[in-house]
Amino acid sequence: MGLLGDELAFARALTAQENESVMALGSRKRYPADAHLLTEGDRSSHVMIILRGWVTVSVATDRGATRLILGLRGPGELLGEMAALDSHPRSATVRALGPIEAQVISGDAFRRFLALHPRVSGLVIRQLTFRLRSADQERSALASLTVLQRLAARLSELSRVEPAGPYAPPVPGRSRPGTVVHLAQDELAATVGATREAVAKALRLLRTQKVVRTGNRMVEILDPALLALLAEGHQE
Ligand SMILES: Nc1ncnc2c1ncn2[C@@H]1O[C@@H]2COP(=O)(O)O[C@H]2[C@H]1O
Repeated sequence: MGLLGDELAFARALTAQENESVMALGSRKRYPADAHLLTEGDRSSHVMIILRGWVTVSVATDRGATRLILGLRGPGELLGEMAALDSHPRSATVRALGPIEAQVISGDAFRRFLALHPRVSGLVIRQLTFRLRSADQERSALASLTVLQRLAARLSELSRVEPAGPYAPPVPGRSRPGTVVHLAQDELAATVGATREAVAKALRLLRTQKVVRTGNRMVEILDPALLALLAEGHQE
């Protein structure tokens, strides 16, 4: 299962020439941490390419009482393509995890560009199919894995995110001991589709087994190897 986007983020898959032409369609904007870049239900159709920083993509559930985090998107990734392509209201809210720099392009300009550049349209289709695959995997994980397994898998995944640097891809392979995931318990719960209480219980178990250490809005991974085993359901 995965919250992270395609390892080959949109902008990284463009040729130098395509990249230059796409970027020239819009203008660079900066957003502070916590800013809402896009809001679920809004009627706007611009797209954004993240140049620096990470965002969460989430939807309101339970009549707005809780949120479910659908994805984390980082440098090089394209956002807002769904409303730009189908003219429906925004499917989700995109919130800045830290300061963000993004290239903002009008929906019209983006659609015209795709019509003239079939290879780039192919990249957008590839991104959408990748996301559908991940959504299918998430559904199957929700149906078949325990909260502990889902949390262990999520922490393994998130600990591979390198929040610094422009266009930084997730680090492949297993995280190093001491890597820190900067999310609060309720945010973690929102990424695994479980209650805060269930996640707190699973974290307690991980703490007693010295797999993680927790603090204010952070989980430090002490034993990535055991975390990976727990994610596969080897031990409880
Ligand atoms: N499951 C998901 N994973 C990652 N990003 C998503 C997901 N669902 C929606 N998004 C992004 O969030 C954006 C919200 O606005 P749009 O619907 O225009 O386009 C959406 C996508 O770019």
